[in-house]
Amino acid sequence: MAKTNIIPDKDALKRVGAQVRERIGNDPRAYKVETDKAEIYAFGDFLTGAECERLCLMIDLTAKPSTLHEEDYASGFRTSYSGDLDPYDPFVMGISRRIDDLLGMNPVCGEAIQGQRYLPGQQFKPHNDWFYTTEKYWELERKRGGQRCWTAMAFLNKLEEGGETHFTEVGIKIEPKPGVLLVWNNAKPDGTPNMDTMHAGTPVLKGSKYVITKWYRTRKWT
Ligand SMILES: O=C(O)CCC(=O)C(=O)O
Ligand SMILES: [Fe+2]
Repeated sequence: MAKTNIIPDKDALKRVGAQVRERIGNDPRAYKVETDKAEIYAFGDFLTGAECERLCLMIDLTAKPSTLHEEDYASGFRTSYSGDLDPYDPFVMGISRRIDDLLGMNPVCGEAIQGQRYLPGQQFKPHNDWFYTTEKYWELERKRGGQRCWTAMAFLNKLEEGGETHFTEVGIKIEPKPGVLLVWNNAKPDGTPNMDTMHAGTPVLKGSKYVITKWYRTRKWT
């Protein structure tokens, strides 16, 4: 019997991809990045200046050296400071719900919002947000909601130089502008992982960079 290549959560990724695409596609506030390699959208003024400031303060209180499944902080792969914002804080809950609503995502699939701060020289090297299902950590993540489908990330401040979000395969660098929310589908319309969503937080050269990220799973996140 022929061995088929099984992509975990493929059907769910396809379904959620279509669902969110339809919702955002009908949203006049969405700006679609012009490329046929990946589905990337930007929403200007998603957060107010006051909300951005408040989130930056919260990040300063929670951020610790960032960790990754595959690499530790010392590897230099992700040198920012980061931390989950309190998911029961009413202000954070409100922001979280607004992102769910914008995407039309089931709130139970959303991970806790993560805050992140980069100081000069800090960066997040090119990576994909979805999980490599051949890695050991997948055993755990598979049971914690499965594969990541959409990512939502908001810029919270203006920095003097550097710190763009660089989609290396698409060939676009997005300059941080406070209040802008970036949204992208980590999968292709057929539900397979989209390698072309590879992205980096380029090194901050001057100033500091604050962002929040919310990753969505295909199933209930636990
Ligand atoms: O800071 C950035 O521009 C990218 C952040 C990122 O890739 C992530 O949070 O997954
Ligand atoms: Fe990322």
